Amino acid sequence: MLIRNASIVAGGRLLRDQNIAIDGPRISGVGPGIADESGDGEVIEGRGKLAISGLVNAHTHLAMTLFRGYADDMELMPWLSEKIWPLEAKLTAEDIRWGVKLGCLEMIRSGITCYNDMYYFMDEAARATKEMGLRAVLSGVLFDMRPDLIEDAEPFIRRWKNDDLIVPAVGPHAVYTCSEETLSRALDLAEKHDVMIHIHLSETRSEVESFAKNRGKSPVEYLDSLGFLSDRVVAAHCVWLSPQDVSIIADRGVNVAHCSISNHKLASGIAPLDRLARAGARICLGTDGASSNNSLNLFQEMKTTAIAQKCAHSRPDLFAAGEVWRMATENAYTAFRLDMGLRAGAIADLSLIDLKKPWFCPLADDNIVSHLVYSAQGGVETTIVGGRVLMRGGVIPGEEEILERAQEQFNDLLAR
Ligand SMILES: C[C@H]1O[C@@H](n2cnc3c(N)ncnc32)[C@H](O)[C@@H]1O
Ligand SMILES: [Zn+2]
Repeated sequence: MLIRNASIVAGGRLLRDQNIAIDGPRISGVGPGIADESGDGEVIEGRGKLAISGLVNAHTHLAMTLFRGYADDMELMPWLSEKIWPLEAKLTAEDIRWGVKLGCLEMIRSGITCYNDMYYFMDEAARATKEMGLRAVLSGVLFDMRPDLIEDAEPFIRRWKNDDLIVPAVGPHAVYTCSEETLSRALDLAEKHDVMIHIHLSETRSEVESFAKNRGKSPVEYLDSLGFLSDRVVAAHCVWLSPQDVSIIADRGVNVAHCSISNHKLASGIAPLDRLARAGARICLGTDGASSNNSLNLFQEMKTTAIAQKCAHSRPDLFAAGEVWRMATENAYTAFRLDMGLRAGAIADLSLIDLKKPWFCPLADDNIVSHLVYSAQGGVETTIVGGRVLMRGGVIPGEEEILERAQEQFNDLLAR
């Protein structure tokens, strides 16, 4: 496959008239005049389009797209315990199937090619994701209250370990829902199978304060004392961190999945990204579930991340567009060990964005990253994962049926 005469971003600047050759699941060449050697004869016209390497959603619960708009305007703990958990107790595999497919539609439409999820019925989530063609790091959530889920964590890893699109991981929910024994089992499993660990960490003030009152340390210090923290951990939220917590996270190489919009909507707080960044921590961006966001769109996350940090510190120079762009791309590629980028040899996970939109005008060689972070409102029209075209010219095959089925599944769930 050849994408012909597209623009790309290189070193923060717009580079025009580039060909991108894709052979099987990988990019075989990028540059002016590069030829297609795959022999499939497929050509995508890239003139007037920007090719970007895929965005990575570092924290979500994709099937929660079925709960979009179901429980707004609440704080985390009442939101979970009064609204979300009772509804989740009724979930079936069929709900997950259509919730995940709906979520995939939205992510394909916004240039996300890989997502990191922790939820229920993850075999179904994996199958639905593969049918949609996206890449995902998936973990079944672990809670003390559900020993059955803990028992399936290792079989789940074994079932998906060698898949081309699904990367299995372990997902202990949080320190307030998992005992030390559950956390240790999760850690042992992750080390045994060399997979990642996905956990919620220090999201709300009350979570951190009550933990400190009962245990005499912060959740971060506690996890570190268990030997839990390393670069195989993706810690979602990380809003309420002491200076000591920040150094532990940075020193251990923990990957922070910052969820700007969810943190704002649940009024959890503004994460200390400036301190994390100064300490050298790796920061990625996540949407969280669509019921606390309520979108699955990293363009929105990039903008809110940048402007919230600027405002919180009265420092408009903090978190410039390039730094935030890296969070949605390079930082996540490193965190999730993805061989990605617009270069020969990398996996062919990318999108084409229509530059002929008001929010990309005026365009100069050096303002493209600014437009992507501060101004873009869509225009993703082609998304490719592992060399397979998932959306072409704005069309995703089967979209209408997915919208209908997701609607029916939501109606059914509420009536259950
Ligand atoms: C995987 C589990 O995590 C819950 N969940 C969804 N959003 C959040 C959040 N912001 N913080 C903690 N837990 C959350 C889901 O509702 C599910 O029960
Ligand atoms: Zn979450």
